[in-house]
Amino acid sequence: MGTAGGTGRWQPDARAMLEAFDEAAILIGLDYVIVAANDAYQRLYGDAPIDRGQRCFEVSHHYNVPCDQAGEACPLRESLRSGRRHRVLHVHHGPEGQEHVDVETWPVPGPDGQVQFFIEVLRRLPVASAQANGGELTGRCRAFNRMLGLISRAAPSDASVLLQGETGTGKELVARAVHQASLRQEAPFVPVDCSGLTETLFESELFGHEKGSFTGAVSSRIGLVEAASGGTLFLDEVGDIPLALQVKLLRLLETRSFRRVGSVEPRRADFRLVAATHRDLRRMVEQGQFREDLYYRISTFPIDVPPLRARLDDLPLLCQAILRRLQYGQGRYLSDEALAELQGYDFPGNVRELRNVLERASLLADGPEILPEHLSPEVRGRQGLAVLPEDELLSLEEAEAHYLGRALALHQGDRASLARLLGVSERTLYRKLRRHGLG
Ligand SMILES: Nc1ncnc2c1ncn2[C@@H]1O[C@H](COP(=O)(O)OP(=O)(O)OP(=O)(O)O)[C@@H](O)[C@H]1O
Repeated sequence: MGTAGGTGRWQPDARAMLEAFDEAAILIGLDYVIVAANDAYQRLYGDAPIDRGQRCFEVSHHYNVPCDQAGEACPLRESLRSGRRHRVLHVHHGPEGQEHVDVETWPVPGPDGQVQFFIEVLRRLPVASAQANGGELTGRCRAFNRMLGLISRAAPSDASVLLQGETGTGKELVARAVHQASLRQEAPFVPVDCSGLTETLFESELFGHEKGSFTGAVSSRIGLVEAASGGTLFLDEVGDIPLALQVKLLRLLETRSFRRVGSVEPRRADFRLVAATHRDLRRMVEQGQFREDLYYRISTFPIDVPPLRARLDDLPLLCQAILRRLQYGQGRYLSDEALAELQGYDFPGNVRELRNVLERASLLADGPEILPEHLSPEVRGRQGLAVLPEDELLSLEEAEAHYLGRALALHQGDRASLARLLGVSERTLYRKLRRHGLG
């Protein structure tokens, strides 16, 4: 245990306060200096920061100004302002490089009632990676960290989590992260693809069956619900479950019990539910395609998984991480020009599409450097139309309209610079835009 340094000032009983936490915890002064740490902290980070009187932002971020002056949320400042505890997800320098940490701060008032210190509790989140050589769920931009903060809050509870996001955004990885960060991490994680479940399959797949309960049931088999016992059941594409089956799922969730097909014996279901969908379930409820009662059951804790275009700051890191994992990607890197092309693309297929683009590029590149010419035509915008198959050829007029629409969407600068890029005068550009109803 480091001791609170300084003289004359009021000193709280740091040891008693900090040892109340199982997680790493430190005591920080109003000047950001770390004055004490508990054993859990010292086991992880050593005692150098306390002995040297270092400030929290120097140790955790290698900044020389407080976080809020470096463009990040500072939980100490928030706690000071509100007088309450405050929680935020940060990327810190840890013993194994950069890592996600859930940071929680409490203001500690002195005898006069004024805040004099803060307790900061640090919970590492090894279920995601802030660097390219870590686990599969990679990211560190604002939108990603916001999502991770929600995962960290929801995971330890048994609340049903609903993951909402476009296809290919990594919903299954996020579901696994919720499981890994939960108290059920040692028990199984069982994914179920609901889009493939027909009415006849639903009950026997989920609940299992007894021998002889239907033609072909030559032996008894446990279902996925039983397989997930003690762990997490992940219902992927939950919006694809037909209405007739939704009531069966609701019954399972409400009674927490089920019967194997061909058996009268009720069994207890013990799982934590994580569901995912790329559909707008609320709309489906309004349109009568999804049961409202089931919607409320599964969406206790909704988490939005951001599309790739909302986390373009993560693109270089994601590319590095994905290339490392691809058979032909290792040792390869993107040229600045290729990265710029990717940054201008909107990735309707999200991270899965990025992965495919990089896989193809790795096969096409002869050397270690991936160049724009190795990227697929869709990504490269300008070349996109040149490779259309013959039966999809557009008239020149249509092609021009299509291309101009795309150029407008992608171009960051003003019209004058766009005209220069397209090799026409500004007047011509305006004329064309008007003609195609774009200007
Ligand atoms: N943050 C991420 N870091 C690294 N790889 C990712 C990330 N997100 C997704 N991927 C990769 O993208 C691919 C798609 O991920 P996943 O299958 O989890 O998406 P999904 O949202 O469940 O898709 P769908 O809705 O189509 O089922 C996988 O190869 C996954 O490894």
